[in-house]
Amino acid sequence: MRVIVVGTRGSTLALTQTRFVVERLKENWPETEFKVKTIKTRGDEGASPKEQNIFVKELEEALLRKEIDIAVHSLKDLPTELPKGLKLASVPKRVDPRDAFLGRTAKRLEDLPPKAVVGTSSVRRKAQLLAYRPDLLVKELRGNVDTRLSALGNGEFDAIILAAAGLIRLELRNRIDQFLDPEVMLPAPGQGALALEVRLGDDLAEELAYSLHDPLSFARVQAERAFLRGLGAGCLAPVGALAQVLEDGTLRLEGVLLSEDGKSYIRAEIEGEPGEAEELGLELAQDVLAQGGRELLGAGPGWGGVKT
Ligand SMILES: NCc1[nH]cc(CCC(=O)O)c1CC(=O)O
Repeated sequence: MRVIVVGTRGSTLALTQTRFVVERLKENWPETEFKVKTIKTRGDEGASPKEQNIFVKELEEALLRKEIDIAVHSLKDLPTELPKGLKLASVPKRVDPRDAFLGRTAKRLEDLPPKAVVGTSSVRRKAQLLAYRPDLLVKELRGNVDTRLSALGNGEFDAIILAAAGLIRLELRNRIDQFLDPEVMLPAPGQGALALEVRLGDDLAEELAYSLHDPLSFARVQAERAFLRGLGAGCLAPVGALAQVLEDGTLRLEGVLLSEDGKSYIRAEIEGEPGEAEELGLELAQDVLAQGGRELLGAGPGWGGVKT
């Protein structure tokens, strides 16, 4: 019997997500033996999150070298194009995609005084914050979730913004003061979702991973990622996107492209069937590009990379 090795980064969040995935896999496949293998990535060693791919590349290399059979990623860290020989096997059920506000004294974004210092390292969060509250000061905040929480405790920041999903998975939901309304802060494409990646042709690993697949979560992130890809921007760019399934089953995709200072932005939405998620994302991207997005992208520093 083949032992299936599930690869993960070593951060507390990555390990927690992976343990959760492996528990579900064991439930579905009680006869199969699963092992977790931790892979060090440059992202964990403090490389700038502005570099493309830092959280993902080492895991993909380990897959290709057959050191691991299933890689567990945060979907938003995964570039929109996968390397040759690898395949996205499944997207499990997504948790809350929104961004979370954590304040030192103010408990809501609206309650921060002018010139309050907000920590984030994401240009997407920075641009949307400044679009909504141009009076705030945005300061670089790096590191994993634990590091960011202690930076808030140190008094260096009046507030920080993090993905709600990470805090929820770490059972730190009680630290969240406010879930930011997507009207104000559209999440990163894929935020709150996981991705299970396998080698092309490893049918066993693919079948095991696919048992965790959630088609509606997949349709949503497919639309969001197609929007990003259609912009030709990569996730280093100030781009937000959120797809939701309405009560009648319609997929609604909202997307925004901003300038880094938040002074200009183009926001648009589109509705259609979950089955045409990819087309909807690409169409919305064309719409945003035609409405001035091309000029916005041209003015930026070449948003090639990938991140949040
Ligand atoms: N950029 C790193 C990263 N990748 C995934 C998450 C959170 C969990 C998720 O979105 O699934 C985070 C931390 C954050 O942005 O606050």
